[in-house]
Amino acid sequence: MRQENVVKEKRRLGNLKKYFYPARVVNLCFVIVVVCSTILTWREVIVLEGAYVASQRSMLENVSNALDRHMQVGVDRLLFFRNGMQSALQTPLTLDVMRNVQNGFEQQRRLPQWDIKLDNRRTLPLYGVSEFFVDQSELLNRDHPLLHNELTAAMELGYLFRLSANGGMLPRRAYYVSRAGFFVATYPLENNQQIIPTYYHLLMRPWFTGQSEHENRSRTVRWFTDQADGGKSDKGFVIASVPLDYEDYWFGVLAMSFPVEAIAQQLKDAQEGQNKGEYQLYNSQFQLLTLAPGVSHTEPVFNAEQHARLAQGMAQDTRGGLRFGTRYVSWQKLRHFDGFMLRIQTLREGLQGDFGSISVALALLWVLFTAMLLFAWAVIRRMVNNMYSMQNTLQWQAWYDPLTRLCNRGALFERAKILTEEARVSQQPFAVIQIDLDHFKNVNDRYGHQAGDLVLSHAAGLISSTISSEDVAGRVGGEEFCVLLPGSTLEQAVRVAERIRARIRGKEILVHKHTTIRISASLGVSGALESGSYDFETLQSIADSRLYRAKNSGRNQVCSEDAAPKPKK
Ligand SMILES: Nc1nc2c(ncn2[C@@H]2O[C@H](COP(=O)(O)OP(=O)(O)OP(=O)(O)O)[C@@H](O)[C@H]2O)c(=O)[nH]1
Repeated sequence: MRQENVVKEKRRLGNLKKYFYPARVVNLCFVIVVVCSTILTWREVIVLEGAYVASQRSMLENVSNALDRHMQVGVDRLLFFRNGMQSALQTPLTLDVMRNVQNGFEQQRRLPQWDIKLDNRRTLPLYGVSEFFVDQSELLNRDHPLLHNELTAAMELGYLFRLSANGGMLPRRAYYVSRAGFFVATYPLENNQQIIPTYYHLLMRPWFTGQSEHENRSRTVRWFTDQADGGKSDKGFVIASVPLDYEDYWFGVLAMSFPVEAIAQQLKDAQEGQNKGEYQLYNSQFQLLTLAPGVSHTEPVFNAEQHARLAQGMAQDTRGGLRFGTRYVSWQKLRHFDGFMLRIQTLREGLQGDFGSISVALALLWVLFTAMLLFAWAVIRRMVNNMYSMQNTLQWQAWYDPLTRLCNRGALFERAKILTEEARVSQQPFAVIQIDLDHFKNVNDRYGHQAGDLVLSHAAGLISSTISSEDVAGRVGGEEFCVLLPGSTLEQAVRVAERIRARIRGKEILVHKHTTIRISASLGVSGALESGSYDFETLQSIADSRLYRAKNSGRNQVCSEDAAPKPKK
């Protein structure tokens, strides 16, 4: 049983050896190292990318917040003016000057166009249109009982506008446009001929029409973009407007317009403070409002597919980022303006920053490491291959006879032990053939030692080409051979021995240029079943004694029994 386990263990080790071929192990180790280093580098790249995205967003957030603060100031002022007008509607100033305003209006209200100017250095003029004009539009109405209060409130607003404009606290344009056919604006008209077209123009603006009770149910500040002054992205206005309501009646609209050029300048300032990248402002319909001055795009900033992806991203999230080829685009929705800020950074710009240099260094390190690893792999593999082939040669030399290329005596005995044990365990037949060349000394003596070697190698070749792949042949002495035949009975082994004998006898061997010789061999055969022993040394000794019987009986014959064999011709 113990022997059986030893045999199994040897086989298992043999199979494992096949898988752990040294070159394969070296390859595997290097592949593992390359994969691990690549995974680690990749992880670093992912961490870096995360940090890069965070930095892009943080830069965008700073600029957006600054713009938002700017917008918030505008909204606060607008609400302050509205509250002021509502107070004035409720409790108008009872000054003579205000009564003059009301009287002036009553005198002129039917004129096609009119103005009421007080001290232009302290307040702004009121510009108005005729009763007839007002009657033409359903949007307009001059019949509200608080009309006079509205007029004086507008005059007070003109005072506040003037005050704020002088203090630099107002954008270039601010308006109050009344539904009663008049307006106040922070910019003066060149002449009265402009009153009707200007009023009409203001009435048509989306920031006015969009403040009706129907359009703006929440009655809060709304943001609009207006390209009316130019039509180019850097010439329009961003406008905040709020309706003036009092006692559930919509009197008119207060508005402030911020020229996008001013916003663009802000973007440019932000851009200069940070590392490379471009800022853009879009409205809620994803129309480009402005770029930083000095930036120009000959082609559209985004193609249709990129545009659609960005629009989708913006609809889903108030902030985010997308990579388009070599550009990274991050966006953030503004809190006080119905639009988005975009930051675009190209790969080249990114590489010039800190993250770029770290990424380049990381990539170079990885390339260097991998190149060194490949070099080490080539050297080690070569060394291992050399060592392995040297080891194989030594191993082969330890197990095989170099002249005949058959197993040497030691190896044959080792194999014999294993094979006889396997045969014993499985109770299979097992046979041994002992072979000795006849009068070999004469060959050496007549034709020389080299010719003798040649004959030995020919005889070995004939033996190994006659036996099956299961059988094992070995050189056990000078001109003596032994064949192990696992699974063969004595009769089968005798047939094999007979074939060997016949082939050796039949072969004409060229020993010199013009000299050929024929040799013969005597063979003794033994079988495990017949002799009742699986012990190799016993079987070999029986075969050996039968071989000598064959020799003594005239050579060139096979002997498989202990009685004297018949001679062959
Ligand atoms: N050329 C050569 N000769 C060898 C080698 N090994 C042994 N011999 C020779 O083989 C011969 C063996 O001779 P013997 O044992 O007398 O037997 P024999 O001449 O074959 O005669 P029988 O066996 O009785 O037929 C010796 O002369 C050895 O020198 C070898 O490797 N090469």
